[in-house]
Amino acid sequence: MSFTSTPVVSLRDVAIYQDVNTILSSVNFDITKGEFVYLVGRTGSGKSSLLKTLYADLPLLTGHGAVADFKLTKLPRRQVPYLRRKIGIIFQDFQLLMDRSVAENLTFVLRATGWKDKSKVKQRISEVLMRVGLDAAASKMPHQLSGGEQQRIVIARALLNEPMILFADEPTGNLDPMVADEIMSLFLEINNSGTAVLMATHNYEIINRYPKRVLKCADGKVLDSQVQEFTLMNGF
Ligand SMILES: Nc1ncnc2c1ncn2[C@@H]1O[C@H](COP(=O)(O)OP(=O)(O)OP(=O)(O)O)[C@@H](O)[C@H]1O
Repeated sequence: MSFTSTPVVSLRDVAIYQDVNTILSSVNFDITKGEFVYLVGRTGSGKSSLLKTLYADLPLLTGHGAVADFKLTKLPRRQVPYLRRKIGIIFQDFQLLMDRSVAENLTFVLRATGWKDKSKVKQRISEVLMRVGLDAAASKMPHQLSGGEQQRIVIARALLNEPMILFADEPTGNLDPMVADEIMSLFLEINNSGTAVLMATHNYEIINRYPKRVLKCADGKVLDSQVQEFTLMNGF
């Protein structure tokens, strides 16, 4: 019997582009099921571009890549929604629909991903809100919530379809340090229950407090703390 399982993310000799510009090249790494990985690098080093390629917002044109059992190379557009159901995406700017309640924001995503049964929708919403500690917030409007609470709703939204991995692009960037720490604890809790996390961050304090594997974008390459030592100083 084999105990090895397919990685959630696997990149081989991948290049990442923005238009005609090569942002990163010779990218090779795997992320295994349930792993927590930081993604660091100076502003403009390619973190967001890498994440966008992983969630198929940018096409994978060079090399081989797979995420949640979907091959990214030549991924047909119609497959993208199916890939997105297996992953959760969390941005720094919350991207909640501000004119809809929390429950309506979450219902919107469930409907868009094929949930039809009203009682199941209601139950799933209450489960994810409970998970992020905001079970009383369903009927609130986003503007009635603090920044940290809004970020929790975004995390709840990302959890709706029980993703294999969360891609988070600076999820604590706009939050004050104490709230950022609470959000980080929530990510760790989610990770402990089996969801892999790839988190882009500039938050050196958080990395120090919760040391994990680090991928670093630098000079057009991705360094991997599992493969080589590198410094996290100098603005990453
Ligand atoms: N939509 C775009 N079109 C063209 N070039 C882009 C686009 N988005 C980003 N770039 C360029 O790609 C490079 C990498 O940017 P990217 O946003 O991936 O970096 P980052 O490491 O995420 O930066 P930050 O920490 O500031 O978010 C930069 O040179 C940037 O100017």
